[in-house]
Amino acid sequence: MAAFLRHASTSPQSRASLVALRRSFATGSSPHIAKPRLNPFQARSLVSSSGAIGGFDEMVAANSRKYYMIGGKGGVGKTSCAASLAVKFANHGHPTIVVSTDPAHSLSDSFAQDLTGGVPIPVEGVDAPLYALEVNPEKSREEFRTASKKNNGGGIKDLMDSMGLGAMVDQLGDLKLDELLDTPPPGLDEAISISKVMQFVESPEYSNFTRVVFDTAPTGHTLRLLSLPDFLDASLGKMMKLKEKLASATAAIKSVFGKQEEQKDVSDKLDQLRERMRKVRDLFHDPDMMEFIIVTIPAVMAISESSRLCASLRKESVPVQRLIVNQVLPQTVSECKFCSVRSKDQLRALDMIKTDPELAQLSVVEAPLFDAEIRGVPALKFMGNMIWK
Ligand SMILES: Nc1ncnc2c1ncn2[C@@H]1O[C@H](COP(=O)(O)OP(=O)(O)OP(=O)(O)O)[C@@H](O)[C@H]1O
Repeated sequence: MAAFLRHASTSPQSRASLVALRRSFATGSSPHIAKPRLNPFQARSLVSSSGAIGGFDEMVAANSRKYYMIGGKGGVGKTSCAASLAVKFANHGHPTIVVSTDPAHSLSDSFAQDLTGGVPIPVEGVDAPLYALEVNPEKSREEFRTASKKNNGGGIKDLMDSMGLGAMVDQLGDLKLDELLDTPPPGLDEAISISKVMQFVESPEYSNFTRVVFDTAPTGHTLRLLSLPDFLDASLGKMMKLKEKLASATAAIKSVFGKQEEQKDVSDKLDQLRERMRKVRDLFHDPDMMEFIIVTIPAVMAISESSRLCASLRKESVPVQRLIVNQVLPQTVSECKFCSVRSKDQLRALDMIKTDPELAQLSVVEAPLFDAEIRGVPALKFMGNMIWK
């Protein structure tokens, strides 16, 4: 907390905020840093146009497992929002795991705790169990690749070549096996990361988690991630067919080459990966289990990108209904010209949301720009109480 408070500025308004913050951390109550702007969106966040979008009460209500993906443009506050939501879930009794699939992880920084290492690590200072995991895509990919390369490091294609089945590879050249396994297209890392997460989530050791929060990578990566399960399912499907063709050929020549065990290992891994991809794909489309929450800031570029993200999510049938507008300047009377110009700029950007064909349909919640960096559980708890209502 001391580190958190040390970063605050020393203006009279900030000093008042610090007093409020200190009191809040001491008592666990919700202080006011500055009066948040009264806006038409906050009302809408409680009663949606359809009447169907609830607030945090609804998010916390069900005991069955729910997944939340937090995404948006780089630097808008995705990690802070994801971490604050996870803290709030845990403090409402939900065993929760928060997972970063962003290759440039900042979950450790957000929790002010070392969460590297690719395994879930308990977060201290919350009521119910809260674990955080920074997925290591390179490590996950390596595991899969190793299994696919047991034939003297040659990969599936070389395995087939070594069996004298190179001609079959030529027939199936469009599979681009080497490309898929050795130089993965952008986003494959994330898809494998998600499959890794599913592995954690499926294992009995972690079966008690009732809330899973994903801190996703910036928009482009996330969109690839969302479309990849379909792509991989199809690609792996082709590979499985290839495997079946191979099975009979392998049986005939196994006495010569004795490779069956290794090929079976590869096949099993492909089977598992395909099964996980299907689960991820189903999960992405299930409104009872999953919600994608877009985070943006009140700036034209960020809002334009959020609108495109929202359109893509809808196109992919991913459930999306909430928009967090983070870092909104408090509307206070100030002699600071810079602040009032920025504030007017933000208001214009906020107006864009009302008329944007995609974003206007969402339930919008504004989160203020705090005068201190959000780091550590107490700060995240404070932020969560401001956003998740
Ligand atoms: N409402 C806020 N008020 C003040 N600081 C904030 C707020 N939201 C986020 N920050 C700060 O902004 C910085 C970036 O936040 P964060 O890491 O959550 O963004 P991100 O979208 O996850 O970034 P990246 O795309 O780089 O992963 C952090 O220093 C965080 O503490």
